[in-house]
Amino acid sequence: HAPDGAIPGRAPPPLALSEARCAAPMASSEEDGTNGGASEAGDEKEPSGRRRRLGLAATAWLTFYNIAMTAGWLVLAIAMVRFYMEKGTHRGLYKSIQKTLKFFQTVALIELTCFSLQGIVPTSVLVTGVQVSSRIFMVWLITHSIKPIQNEESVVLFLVSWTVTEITRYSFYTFSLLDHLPYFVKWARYNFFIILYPVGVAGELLTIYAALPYVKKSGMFSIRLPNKYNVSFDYYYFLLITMASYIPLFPQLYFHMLRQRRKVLHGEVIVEKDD
Ligand SMILES: CCCCCCCCCCCCC/C=C/C(=O)SCCNC(=O)CCNC(=O)[C@H](O)C(C)(C)COP(=O)(O)OP(=O)(O)OC[C@H]1O[C@@H](n2cnc3c(N)ncnc32)[C@H](O)[C@@H]1OP(=O)(O)O
Repeated sequence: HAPDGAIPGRAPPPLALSEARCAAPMASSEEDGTNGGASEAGDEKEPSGRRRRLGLAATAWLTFYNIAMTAGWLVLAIAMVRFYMEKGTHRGLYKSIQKTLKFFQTVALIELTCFSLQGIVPTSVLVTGVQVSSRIFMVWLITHSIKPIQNEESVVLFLVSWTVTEITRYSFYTFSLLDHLPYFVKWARYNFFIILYPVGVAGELLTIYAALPYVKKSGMFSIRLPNKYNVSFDYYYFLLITMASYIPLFPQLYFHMLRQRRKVLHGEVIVEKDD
């Protein structure tokens, strides 16, 4: 299919370390296909696309990052299962796992600022930007900031969806980088989202919805007139607009993943006009 660098809306092809702060020298910018590794392609004559494309330092750094993130989200999954088995309720779950969640979800900003924007990985800046910023928003400006909603069932919905997704996604990247991608990991990466994406988004929207009365009552994060800057901001209406923005944005993310699925699992050639 078309080279990564030729896809509009996508980050440029990976850069060498001397060219970008976070990257390592690459051997070639030649396209490697989408299966994420030579083991899938069965190509034994040449090094895999990933090895050609990324230098040793970048591969090592990405592998370390992805292993750490897989481990982090696994720890979160185990903590959630243990909590539920011990307490038999979701009440108090968020409080018990919040530190781990905040840490690993916030660290994911690296993927936007370092990997995607710098072009280390051929991921879509726009898709990754919407994905990461909406998660950071949910973690810090909703669930962390509005304590009364932390025990809502909807919080569990997005926590479980995010956790399963991230364990699958980071292990997919790790195994791909190591050129030993088991088919079931690839299959999980490009099938689980079909259910988990809508479930996660439903959890997020229901949580924001549950937050609305508290935000309205408290006037939190809002700026009222009159003030010396003559500026007003109403967090309540901001949340309504944010909820509405899921309507145009979520289908784009979902269809992006469906296109990726067709490309990776079924080898379809897809020319993306825009992300
Ligand atoms: C300020 C307020 C803002 C509010 C905004 C509101 C609107 C919000 C609307 C919608 C919000 C959605 C919120 C999210 C909810 C959930 O997550 S619910 C749980 C379910 N979620 C999912 O299933 C997420 C699925 N989406 C993805 O996984 C996306 O792929 C992605 C993470 C967003 C990235 O997109 P994409 O560009 O398709 O990247 P990939 O295909 O994964 O990667 C492209 C290539 O880059 C390589 N790569 C990427 N990252 C890495 C890495 N860390 N390490 C190594 N390599 C990496 C990848 O392997 C690909 O390489 P090639 O194989 O060579 O192409």
